[in-house]
Amino acid sequence: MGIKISAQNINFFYGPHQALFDNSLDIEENKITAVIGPSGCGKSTHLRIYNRIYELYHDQRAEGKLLIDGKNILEKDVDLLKLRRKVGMIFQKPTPFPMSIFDNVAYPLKLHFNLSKKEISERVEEALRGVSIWDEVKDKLKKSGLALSGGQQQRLCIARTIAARPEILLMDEPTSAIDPIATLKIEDLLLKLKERFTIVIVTHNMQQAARISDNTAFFYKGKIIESGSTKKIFTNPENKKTEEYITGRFG
Ligand SMILES: Nc1ncnc2c1ncn2[C@@H]1O[C@H](COP(=O)(O)OP(=O)(O)OP(=O)(O)O)[C@@H](O)[C@H]1O
Repeated sequence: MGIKISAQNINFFYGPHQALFDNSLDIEENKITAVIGPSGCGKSTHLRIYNRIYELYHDQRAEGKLLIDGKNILEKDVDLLKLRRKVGMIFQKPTPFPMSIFDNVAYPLKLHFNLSKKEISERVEEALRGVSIWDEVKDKLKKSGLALSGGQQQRLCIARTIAARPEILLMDEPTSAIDPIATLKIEDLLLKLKERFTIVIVTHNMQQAARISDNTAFFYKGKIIESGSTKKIFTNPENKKTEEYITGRFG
């Protein structure tokens, strides 16, 4: 099995505050890796290193190595635009732009790629089909993306991200703001998408982690306490803290 991402001895700082300690984690290609742990343990911080989005804030810094396809993306000469195209990110709350459904998906394509109108239309359709929402929206592509339901909005945002053809999808609690039925639809979608993408998902929902992920990493106080196959972590964890968290004894 290929390793797509390898975090090696990562430390992370918000100004003087150290939030991550010596994080090492391998992420397998075309698998879903769940990142779990109690609030404030560093899950989002860890994810934000993979596309160097933290650099938008001048006082945040990472130390260590973060290999993607074997290349250390923390080095100075990395093309951040290329990196962020390769590593797409989906957030907790669906964030459609205040524009039509079509333009929500077409916008980043127009911005970053030199494509003809026809190619853009094709890519928009491909992305909307890819998130299983095409049939629901094909007759109202000119309507506002904001008029969709929460679950549909989140699928639209995933379509927008995959239209740019990334290789990695980072998802920070992508279903925490939507209802249980829409959540199950997104979970089905992720199982389909992993054939094409490597997916890393932060979740507070243990059932969700158990249902959809192949691998799991358990974070606690900025450290990765345990990682490995989800089956093993959930049925036979090595660390007592992992077991306590998974069985709901703290959170
Ligand atoms: N912008 C920031 N400035 C300073 N400290 C921060 C900032 N963002 C997060 N932290 C701190 O870093 C630590 C890790 O936070 P992070 O948001 O990564 O945790 P998390 O596990 O994702 O939490 P949650 O599950 O609540 O989203 C916490 O101690 C938090 O207070």
